[in-house]
Amino acid sequence: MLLSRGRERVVTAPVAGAPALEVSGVQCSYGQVQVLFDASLRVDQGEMVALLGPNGVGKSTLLKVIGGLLAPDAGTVALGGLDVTRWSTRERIEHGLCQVVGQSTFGSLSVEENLRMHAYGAQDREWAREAVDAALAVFPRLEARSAQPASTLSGGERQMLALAKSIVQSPRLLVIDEFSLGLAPVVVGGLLDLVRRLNERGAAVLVVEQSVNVALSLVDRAYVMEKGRIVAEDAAAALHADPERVHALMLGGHVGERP
Ligand SMILES: Nc1ncnc2c1ncn2[C@@H]1O[C@H](COP(=O)(O)OP(=O)(O)OP(=O)(O)O)[C@@H](O)[C@H]1O
Repeated sequence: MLLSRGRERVVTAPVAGAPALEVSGVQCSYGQVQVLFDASLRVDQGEMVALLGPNGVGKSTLLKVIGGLLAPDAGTVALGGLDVTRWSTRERIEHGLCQVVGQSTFGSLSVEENLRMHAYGAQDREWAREAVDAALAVFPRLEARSAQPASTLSGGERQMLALAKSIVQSPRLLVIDEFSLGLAPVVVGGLLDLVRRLNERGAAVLVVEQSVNVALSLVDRAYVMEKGRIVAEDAAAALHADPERVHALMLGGHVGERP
C-alpha cells in the first residue's frame, strides 16, 4: 500500500507482523578491506535489541548500512518487511527509521528551532507544532531551555535533544549509536527512561553501546559482534546472568558461538 503525505512524499506502509528490522547476510567493505561478513540480525516490532562488541568490529558500519549511508556488497536490509537495501536514507527515514548518532544538533539554533526543523520534514504545520510540544513535554529540562542555543546545552541535554528529535519523528525503528558515551551515570539513567518511553510509544529500538551493563539493563535481546561477524545472540537476562561469558565475548573470545 502506498501512502502520500505532502507533495514529494510517497511512503510505503510496513507489512503487518513483519520485523521492524531484518538484516540478512550483509557483506561490506571499505575499498579492498572487507569489514562485515554475512552479518544478520532482527529486531521485532516493539522489541529492544542491543548490538555489542569490542572496538572496531564493525558495529557502526552495520548501522551505516541500515541507515543507507553505505551500500553493502551483498545482503539485504528490510524495514517493516520491505526490502529497503536500495532505498536512500531519506526514503528510509520517511518509512519510519530514525538514527540517533552522537549528540548531533544545530548549535546556533535554539532547542525549539532544532525540533521544529525536524518537524518541517512532515510538511504538515499543525502536526509539526503538536509533535514539538509533545517532545518538549517529555523533556522538562529541554522545555526550560527551549529558547537557548543548542550549542550552550550540556552533553546530556544535547543527547536529550537528539532523542527529542526522534519523538518529533515518531519512528517505527529507533537506532541509537553510543548514547552513554561521555555522560554521567545519572544522565544515562534518565536517557534510558526516555528510550523506554519511546519504546512504549511503539518504537522498536536497536542500540549500539560500549557499556554492556547499560545496554543489558535496557534491551530484551542482544547480539555480539566480533571481527565483522555476529558470533552470539541471547536474551539480555541470560547474558546478564553470565558476566564471564559476556566478558569473554567482549574481549573477542569465542564463547557461546552462534549456531
Ligand atoms: N570510512 C572508513 N574507511 C576505512 N575504514 C573504515 C572506515 N570506517 C571504519 N573503518 C574501519 O572498519 C572497521 C570497523 O569500524 P566500525 O566503526 O564499524 O567499528 P565499531 O565496532 O563501530 O567500533 P567502535 O566500537 O570503536 O566505534 C574498523 O577497522 C575501522 O577502522
